[in-house]
Amino acid sequence: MAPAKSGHQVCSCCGHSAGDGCPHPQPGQSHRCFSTPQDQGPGISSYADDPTKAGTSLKVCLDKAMTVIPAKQQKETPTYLGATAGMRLLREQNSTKADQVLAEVSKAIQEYSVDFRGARVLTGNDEGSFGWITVNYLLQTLIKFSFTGEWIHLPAADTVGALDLGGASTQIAFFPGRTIEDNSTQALFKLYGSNYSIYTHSYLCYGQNQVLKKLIASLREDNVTSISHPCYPKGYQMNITTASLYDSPCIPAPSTSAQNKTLTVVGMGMPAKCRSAIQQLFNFTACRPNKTCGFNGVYQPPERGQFYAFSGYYSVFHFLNLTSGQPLSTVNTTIWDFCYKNWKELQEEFPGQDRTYLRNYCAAGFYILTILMQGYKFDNQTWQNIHFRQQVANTDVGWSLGYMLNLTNMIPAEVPSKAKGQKFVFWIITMLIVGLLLALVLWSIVALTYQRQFANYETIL
Ligand SMILES: Nc1ncnc2c1ncn2[C@@H]1O[C@H](COP(=O)(O)OP(=O)(O)OP(=O)(O)O)[C@@H](O)[C@H]1O
Repeated sequence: MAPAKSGHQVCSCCGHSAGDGCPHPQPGQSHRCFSTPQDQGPGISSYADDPTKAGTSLKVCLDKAMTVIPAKQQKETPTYLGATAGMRLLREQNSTKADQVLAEVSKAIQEYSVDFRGARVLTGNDEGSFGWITVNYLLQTLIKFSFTGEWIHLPAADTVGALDLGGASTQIAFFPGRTIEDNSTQALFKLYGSNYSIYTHSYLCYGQNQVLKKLIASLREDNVTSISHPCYPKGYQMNITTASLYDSPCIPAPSTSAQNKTLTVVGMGMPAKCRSAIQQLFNFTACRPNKTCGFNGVYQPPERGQFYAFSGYYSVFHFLNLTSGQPLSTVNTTIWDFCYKNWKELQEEFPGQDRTYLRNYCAAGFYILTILMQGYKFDNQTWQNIHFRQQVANTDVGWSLGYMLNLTNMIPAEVPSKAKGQKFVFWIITMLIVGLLLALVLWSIVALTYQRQFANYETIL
């Protein structure tokens, strides 16, 4: 990712210059507008069929965003559009279509009275790095304001790692505290005067939606139109066309499936089989000699420190009531028990729940366990270092806030030497306290002297 630029930029939170005491713009100033199709089925490919749809659905969320921004500030509100893995996949598949989608959304934004500063597709490493910046910015683990009115740096080792599970890709980013042996997984940036060397990797096609499709494709047997799905609940059945199953570069179509067919997927509710089918989607053994790896042969230094897991990680674990630091054994049994429930039971127990999510939670739960434990190599002990969160400091965690902070230079590259305003307040308060103490001492002396004189006068009388 591009390093934060140094210099003297205006910091929009308070009107001070960024190098001079405005290092923490108010969190919550970024508004993330989702424009991914929510049906989890065709995903971004439905925009590829008709790019104008992207503009239309963006307008729905922009309308919402405009209700949050005060009318007076709309014109000067910096507005960026960042696209992630869904668009990376579409670009891989058809770059012209991807450009058309970007053009449509840019056109849609320009109809609004905001300061639109461009649309772009983020790289996987950008997505991971911006998530890391967001979470550490919100937790204030980069610098803190000391009692004496100075901004002090916190050790990079105090920063937390970021785990983001999207629909099409998933990211890991953390400060490894050692040399990063593969440059393609390193993000270097300068924040508040400190240099950070962060490990980050984005696994394309390992986002929740793509993995769950990959799972269905892996369960399909040649020339059979029925698929037994061990992760779907017993009693659940659905039809899916081969065209929609193989609509992304993540799931290559077998050479035999030339024409579009309808497949019937039948739920089995078999947790042991489900877990093992999910494990088959990874390669845990490929790794270069003398290197440590995540999965699929991707270099990864050993994970270190605390981690915040958000987006899909949080959504799934929140539904399963597993976001309160439950031990690994509880997590395992909860997912296992959930997978045994049949479709009728599930619908009765969770009547208002979206049916697609409900059907997926068993597979998603095992997927999360597999990627964290066998993929990223967390173990029984380090499991406790993972915090499943949607928000920090009342603000949603994700790449978008970090992206906005970076593009608007709201995190200065140089540390604010002195927070003049705050330091002035600190000295005023100190002087007031000293003054009050002096007054108290003086008053005590005067009172004592008078008391003695009065006592002497009484004795003489
Ligand atoms: N209530 C929920 N229950 C379960 N899963 C959910 C819920 N809400 C969202 N998700 C899933 O969480 C995942 C993350 O969604 P998000 O919008 O962050 O991803 P994205 O922007 O599509 O990611 P990518 O970077 O892969 O493009 C998606 O797979 C989405 O379907």
